[in-house]
Amino acid sequence: MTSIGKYKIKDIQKKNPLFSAIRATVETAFYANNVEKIETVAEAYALAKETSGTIINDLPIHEPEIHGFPENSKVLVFNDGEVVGRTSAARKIIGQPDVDTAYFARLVREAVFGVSRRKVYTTEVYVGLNPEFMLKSHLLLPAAYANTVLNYLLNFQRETTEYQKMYAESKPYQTGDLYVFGDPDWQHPDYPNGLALFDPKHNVAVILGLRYFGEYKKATLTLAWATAHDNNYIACHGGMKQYTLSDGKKYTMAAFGLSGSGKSTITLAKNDSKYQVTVLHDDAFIINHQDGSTTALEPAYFDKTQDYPMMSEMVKYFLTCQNVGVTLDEVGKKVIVTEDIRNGNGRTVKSKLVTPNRVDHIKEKINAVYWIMQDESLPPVVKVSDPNLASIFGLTLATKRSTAENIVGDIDVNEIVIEPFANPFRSYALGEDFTAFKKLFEDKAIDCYILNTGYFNGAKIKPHHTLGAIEAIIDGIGNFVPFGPIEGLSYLPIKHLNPDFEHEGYVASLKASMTERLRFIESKKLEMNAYHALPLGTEDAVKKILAALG
Ligand SMILES: Nc1ncnc2c1ncn2[C@@H]1O[C@H](COP(=O)(O)OP(=O)(O)O)[C@@H](O)[C@H]1O
Ligand SMILES: C=C(OP(=O)(O)O)C(=O)O
Repeated sequence: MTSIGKYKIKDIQKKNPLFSAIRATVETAFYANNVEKIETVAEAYALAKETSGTIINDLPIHEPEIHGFPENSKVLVFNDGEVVGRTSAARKIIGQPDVDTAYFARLVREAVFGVSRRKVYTTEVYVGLNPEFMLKSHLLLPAAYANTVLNYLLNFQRETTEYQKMYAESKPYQTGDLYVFGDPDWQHPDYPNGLALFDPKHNVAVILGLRYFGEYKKATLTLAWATAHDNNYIACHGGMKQYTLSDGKKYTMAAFGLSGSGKSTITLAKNDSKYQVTVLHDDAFIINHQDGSTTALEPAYFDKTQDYPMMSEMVKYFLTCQNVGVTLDEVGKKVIVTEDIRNGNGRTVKSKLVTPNRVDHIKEKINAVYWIMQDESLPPVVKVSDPNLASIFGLTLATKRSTAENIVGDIDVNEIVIEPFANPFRSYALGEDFTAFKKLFEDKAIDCYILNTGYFNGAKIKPHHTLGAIEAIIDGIGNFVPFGPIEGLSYLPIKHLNPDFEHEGYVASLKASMTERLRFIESKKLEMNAYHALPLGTEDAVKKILAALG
């Protein structure tokens, strides 16, 4: 019975904390007579095929019946227009300082009215793939966006008999079902870049003026992660996989990175290693604080198509595509043009069949956390031995924006940004995540590494460097040496990619990057009435590194 979708009559009252103005407005829209409910992938596929603007490719869906597609189904392409990534700047979170709930409640009422004369589709899915954590989520979109509804049913868990049974027997949570309302055609002079509004305490998201499927996926995860956080889980924007070593022991690793920084590349890499590799997911999971186990939230992979030309063996696993080109092959069949030739951040909803050893839950606690950064002052792999520093480097994860994001305003995409725990989807105070990760490192004795997947010494750190280094660590042949004078840090020497502490310029760049981290922590005391303020010890730890650097 997991999240709450139905109420006893006596519980339908103002005092019930599950209700709010925005939730009542959004849920009500799902019952209007302009709504058609899409129950299955087959229905969504049939409607998406008929939707204006859809391109029906000649690429067949591999094992269509496993995903609920009719026989002979083809990969559908639907492209978004100018914006092909997620718009972080559009996010507003009810409950945070300076977010006026009454104002947004009015705005949502108008947005809901705005779809009332158009036909809309709704659908339902499960978020969370283990009886320990499953929530129900409801999506509403105008009929012109049937492709997004199809993507939602494929990306999250559709209601098969097996999952209905699992859900019925799953752990109950005192939280309402998730409701996600979208109107990509919405326009408002005050929100030229759209609005992604969250009422996380009432499990509602309202996505307006935004077409990119990642908005709907990440909005749903935002709510699920917040619920997980409130129920003693750690919310993780990362990939996780498990190796079975020659002696039968397991090595479970999680790689946390901002959108487009390498989570999927690291997690889903076709592995020629001697070990058997099991994949949990490449984007989203939650860790149980109590026993250290991990649960995946989605079955499929919403991945970039940048690395997959038509010849790639990955193409076989594409279920749908977004923001890619289409052309004709030599016999005149419609096929896709990937590798971001058309535009940045081409995407596919990729079948979980791409990972034959896929699991949805890992009982064993993780052995290592890898923070994916793009901080040019750090060599390809740095080991962090101290649990406090491990959480501080997660807190001050320094990375770069990628084409997965729609950058609004005068922001240089090459500029380093600090994105704590690589999670821009947090809807609660940052200090809570810091404490959660710190406790995880302390209690569960987890190793921590930083992976720089960007540039070092002016040279690009390539996927083979990163993947090779991870293999070396697993094989136990990674010979780490002290990272200059910094206590608690060491690095893995890699030809042409080693730091030179004798070089003044290098030390200066490292100091600059640590100073950025210190500034970030200090700034949290001043912004948003100190909503995201961090414990004093965090500043002191970075100051100690700076002092060591002289
Ligand atoms: N060292 C590296 N490690 C991982 N990915 C890298 C590296 N260097 C370049 N890349 C490229 O960066 C992109 C990362 O995309 P992806 O793995 O889909 O990111 P995410 O899953 O975090 O959104 C891929 O195109 C990958 O080939
Ligand atoms: C889909 C997204 O994320 P990722 O690149 O992490 O898959 C996104 O943030 O829009």
